[in-house]
Amino acid sequence: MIWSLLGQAPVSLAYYKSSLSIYKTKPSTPLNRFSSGFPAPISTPAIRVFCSKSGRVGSMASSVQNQGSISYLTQREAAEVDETLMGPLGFSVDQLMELAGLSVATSIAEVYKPSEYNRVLAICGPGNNGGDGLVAARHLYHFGYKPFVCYPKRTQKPLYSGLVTQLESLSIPFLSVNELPMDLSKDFDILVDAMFGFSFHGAPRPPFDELIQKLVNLHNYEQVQQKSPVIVSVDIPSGWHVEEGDVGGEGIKPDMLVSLTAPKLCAKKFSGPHHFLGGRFVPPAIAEKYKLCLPQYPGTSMCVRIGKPPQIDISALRENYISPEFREDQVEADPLDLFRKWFDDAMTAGLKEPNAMALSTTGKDGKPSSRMVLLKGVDKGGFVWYTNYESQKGRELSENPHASLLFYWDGLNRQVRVEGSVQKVSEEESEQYFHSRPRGSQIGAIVSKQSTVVPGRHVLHQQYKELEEKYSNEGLIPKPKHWGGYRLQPNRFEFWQGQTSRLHDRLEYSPQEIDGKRSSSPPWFSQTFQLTSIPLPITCKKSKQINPED
Ligand SMILES: NC(=O)C1=CN([C@@H]2O[C@H](COP(=O)(O)OP(=O)(O)OC[C@H]3O[C@@H](n4cnc5c(N)ncnc54)[C@H](OP(=O)(O)O)[C@@H]3O)[C@@H](O)[C@H]2O)[C@@H](O)CC1
Ligand SMILES: Cc1cc2nc3c(=O)[nH]c(=O)nc-3n(C[C@H](O)[C@H](O)[C@H](O)COP(=O)(O)O)c2cc1C
Ligand SMILES: Cc1ncc(COP(=O)(O)O)c(C=O)c1O
Ligand SMILES: [K+]
Repeated sequence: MIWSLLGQAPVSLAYYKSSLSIYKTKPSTPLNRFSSGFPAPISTPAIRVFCSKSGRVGSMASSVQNQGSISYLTQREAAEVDETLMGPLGFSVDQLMELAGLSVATSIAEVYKPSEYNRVLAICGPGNNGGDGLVAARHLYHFGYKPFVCYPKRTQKPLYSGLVTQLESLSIPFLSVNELPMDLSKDFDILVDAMFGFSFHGAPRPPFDELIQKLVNLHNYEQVQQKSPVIVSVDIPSGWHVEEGDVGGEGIKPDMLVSLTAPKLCAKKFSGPHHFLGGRFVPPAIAEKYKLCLPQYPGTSMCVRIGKPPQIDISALRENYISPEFREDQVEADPLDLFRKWFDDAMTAGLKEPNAMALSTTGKDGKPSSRMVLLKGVDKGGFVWYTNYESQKGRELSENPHASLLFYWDGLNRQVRVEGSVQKVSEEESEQYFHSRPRGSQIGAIVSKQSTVVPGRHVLHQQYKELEEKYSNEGLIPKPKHWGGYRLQPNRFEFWQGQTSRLHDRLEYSPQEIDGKRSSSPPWFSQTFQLTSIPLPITCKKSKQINPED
């Protein structure tokens, strides 16, 4: 199929026409554009790199290496950055280690879910790299993993004995080298290599030589091995030369490397699938001084993926949902109460925009279309959202006033479907809501001829600017006639709670039939909804619950 391309402008929902040359120079279908443009998993944001303003010229310029705009440090530079952080910049080693260990744990959690990779062995060395491993083990415990620790050369400093006490208080087992099984593959899902960091030199001495060999023997990610645990190296794959990498080619081949502060030169030789950066504490002064180019961390995350994105086998992407059972006898009589309860759960879980819902409509041609909108109110009258009445959805709703809403609350493994008939809300209600919005959004609603093609972004920006000036005096911005709300009055609900092996819980509410007639008098919510087929007072059915592919 040949596709023509319409770009979507950022400020409003109008479109702009892109030039045909863009299309010609990138002869791709939307599908392969998607897969080449967004190759990383959903949790992985695009990498944005920030650099010190002055570029890479300076005292360290000769040795700070750059690959794909990211700086790599030599061993000496790594130690110097460490000293600067803990000297003039006022950090304590405890602080940095805590943040480093947390970064390691969050990186692991991004890739290896505790439901599949639960048993973690942290092998900790005598220095700060080992300390990072101890901290990571504690955080992993709190994230739902089952950690074990092998810490054969303990350091007697209070920081380390404190970390050990903290782990012991969580009943995390400490295993001596002798207690480790010959074959680590049967007992662990993740092996955290926290033996040596950037101060490693020479050849590994006992007992670490033996421990490193255990990891080498066990695992080679290039060989497809069933049931082999993954190796996560902290900062440096232990045994590798800090700058040259795995010189003899016989060292550890980690699946994941979590570089700390900035990757060291050896990280260039890392060819495993997951390279992360942690240590979100580098102040601009350090970045400037050492001419560091580092990626930005997304949102509030303690880690960011760097390096080449992993090759994804889309067909292998799946989650096994593990949730509390959702039973007929636990539900509310009124589906609206259950919706509110689940909505509160989504809020409490800190999910982003739990009010985002997919709205599906069909016009008279019967062809469905879906898009996200924001729920702006829910009560006995129904579910309310606001939009442009002249948009595609507006046109379709005028032709066919029935729609479906879909909420998906990732993290809670929950989905809610709501179907019903749709009406515009009153002008007064729309007015009231319109004026509660930020002024920028009010102007945006005037500017945006939603779902129409516009000549370019500049047109929208120009109109926006003009209106911004026009309404700069804080006066009322008039609501355009074509903008307002819709209310969907439900006639069907389905609450879905994901469960293991695809045997999900699905409960459906539909209006009760009274004397063989479906009650249709609004408001629906004064009626008893029935969960089809189980007797009074509420009747329930788990629809299609046991179809494994639902
Ligand atoms: N800002 C930062 O940069 C931050 C850094 N952080 C972390 O600190 C790490 C660097 O820590 P570090 O300096 O303590 O060094 P590290 O490599 O853990 O161990 C040194 C120990 O290993 C020993 N040892 C050395 N070679 C050996 C051999 N061949 N065989 C056997 N033993 C050997 C050496 O003994 P020695 O040879 O000196 O007698 C010493 O006891 C860094 O990579 C990162 O993980 C974060 O926590 C916070 C932010
Ligand atoms: C999370 C999210 C929330 C959105 N909320 C709204 C909204 O409340 N109202 C709206 O008109 N468009 C909203 N949009 C934009 C719509 O998805 C859509 O692009 C736009 O309304 C045009 O749709 P149409 O051409 O199918 O009518 C939202 C988009 C996203 C991703
Ligand atoms: C075009 C459009 N209209 C309306 C909304 C809802 O915005 P608000 O929360 O300001 O009403 C959104 C939200 O993304 C939107 O993109
Ligand atoms: K390491």
